[in-house]
Amino acid sequence: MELRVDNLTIARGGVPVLAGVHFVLPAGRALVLRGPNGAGKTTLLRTLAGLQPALSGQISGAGERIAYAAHADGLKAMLSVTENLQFWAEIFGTRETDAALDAYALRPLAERMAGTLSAGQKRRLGLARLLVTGRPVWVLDEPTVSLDTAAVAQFAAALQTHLAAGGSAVIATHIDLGFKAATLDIASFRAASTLLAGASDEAFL
Ligand SMILES: Nc1ncnc2c1ncn2[C@@H]1O[C@H](COP(=O)(O)OP(=O)(O)OP(=O)(O)O)[C@@H](O)[C@H]1O
Repeated sequence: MELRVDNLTIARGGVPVLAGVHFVLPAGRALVLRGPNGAGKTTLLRTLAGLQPALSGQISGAGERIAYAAHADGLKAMLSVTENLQFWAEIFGTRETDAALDAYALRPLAERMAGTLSAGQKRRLGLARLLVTGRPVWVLDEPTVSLDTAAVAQFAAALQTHLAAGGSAVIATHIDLGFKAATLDIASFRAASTLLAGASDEAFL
């Protein structure tokens, strides 16, 4: 099943940021969102993930099919790495955590409390979480932030395995992930009025 976005208008702080966004993402493919700081990548990803409503337009093939990984890793600081993965496996109704531990070389850290991990280690655990969701559409906001070269390669490998298994991914990133993917320059969908002076969605600050 494809993810389809038609004529989407989205806002931050009630002010339109992007208008007329459209794309189709087939199973097995990744789409990389490009655009300068503040262009609206995070806002688009949050909308795809159902965290905020669009002002208008349609999204199909999202909902329960989405696994979202944002800047905040959403880790349970007082649970170990293994317990975090088990927690999410239970939430998403899956069982398998071994593959997630292995994909991001987390076994040496398996018993460590998540709150004691370094920034890059936390990010690896946050990305490993995607593997226990069992969800086909990954929506990823700057997934490689804090990752070293080896961990970026782990992420690229996990992503390619996901795509080969029929999954898909929408990814906002400023770096080259090292493999071929379609790109969407969201600057071309800039809304006419993006003057955000004074606007805020304080609920998300
Ligand atoms: N909580 C908020 N309230 C109001 N406006 C916001 C809020 N968060 C972001 N914005 C504004 O919305 C616009 C889009 O921001 P967004 O975070 O989607 O951009 P981005 O493309 O992800 O940027 P970056 O590359 O810097 O992460 C920007 O002008 C930003 O200043």
